[in-house]
Amino acid sequence: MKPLIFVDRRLPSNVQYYLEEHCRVLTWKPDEQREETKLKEYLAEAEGYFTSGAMKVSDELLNAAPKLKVISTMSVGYNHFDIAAMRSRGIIGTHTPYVLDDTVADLIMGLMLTSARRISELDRLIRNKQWKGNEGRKLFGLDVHHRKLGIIGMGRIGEVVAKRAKYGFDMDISYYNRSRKPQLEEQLGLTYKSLEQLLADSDFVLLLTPLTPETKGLIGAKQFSLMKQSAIFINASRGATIDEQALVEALQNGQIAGAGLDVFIKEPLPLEHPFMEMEQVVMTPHIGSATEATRDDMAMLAARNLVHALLDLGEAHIVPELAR
Ligand SMILES: NC(=O)C1=CN([C@@H]2O[C@H](COP(=O)(O)OP(=O)(O)OC[C@H]3O[C@@H](n4cnc5c(N)ncnc54)[C@H](OP(=O)(O)O)[C@@H]3O)[C@@H](O)[C@H]2O)C=CC1
Ligand SMILES: O=CC(=O)O
Repeated sequence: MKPLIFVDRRLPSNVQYYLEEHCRVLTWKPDEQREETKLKEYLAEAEGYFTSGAMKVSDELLNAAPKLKVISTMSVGYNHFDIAAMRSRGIIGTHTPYVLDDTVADLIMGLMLTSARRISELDRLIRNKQWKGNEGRKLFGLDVHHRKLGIIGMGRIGEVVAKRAKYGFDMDISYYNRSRKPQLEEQLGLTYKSLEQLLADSDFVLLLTPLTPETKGLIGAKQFSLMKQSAIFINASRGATIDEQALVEALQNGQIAGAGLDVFIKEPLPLEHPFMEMEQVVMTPHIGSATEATRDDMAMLAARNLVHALLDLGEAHIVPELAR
């Protein structure tokens, strides 16, 4: 008999069809409350779980899912996995690297340009009927081309951003990473720096590490205080890799000039959050990989990962901490 799986999101029809070819597929009913108690009921008999990452895969959730063998997340980040709980039960975890790199890198360049050239703020100015004539320097921004970009977390996406920054904008790029990348340094002319040196030197600081116990709160008050007053900070990793309150204060005190943020500690961002009132903050609602083509590719890759790992039909992108 085909294995039973639970899918927590609507999928493109070709992906749904592929899954149904290999599995019996359960999913939320229309208008059903998507809450943990209900999820536990669905997972009680399931051997596979296709998740968009909206709910944490906790030890408690896994207690309610005794037959689970594979969890496939439709994301490259997997900080919602309780790795120890999955490992102790022998559950395989898969994710979707590579297919989204270019799309996320495009958004990051967009955040850099929008912050530096104040595109959202100036768009609001026009819509608010405040464009009166030649406003002069009041509306000026900062250049991106030829400036110094510091990338924290030089992995798959970091490399693709570095290529855009080098070949598109002729930027001077440095990076800080867990491990050195000598080949990439040579290929793209990158300079490796300590975190402190990178923060002190860069016009744009881009944070792109995964969220792990080591990177939680990696950028806080001390790190913002090392940055240039003219610097722009971009976060596309996860909200909790920074101390958000420290960023609010660094912006309010003029310690740094601006921020471009795609990720937040609490998503959706609470309506009363100070960022809401800050003109120098550009925000997008965690949509780094959100184009139709890339999301469709991610859905198919996540489906393949699930089927391959569950039925031993071929390769799957198992998350490094759970790879045998
Ligand atoms: N905003 C969005 O929509 C999206 C956000 N993301 C986020 O971006 C992250 C990165 O994705 P991707 O580039 O594919 O991942 P990779 O694993 O390829 O790259 C992550 C990099 O971070 C480095 N790193 C890990 N821990 C540390 C540390 N403690 N100190 C310094 N460097 C560290 C790794 O070093 P090493 O080379 O030694 O392993 C690696 O080079 C994802 O985990 C996710 O959180 C991803 C996609 C979309
Ligand atoms: O944040 C998105 C991801 O794929 O990770």
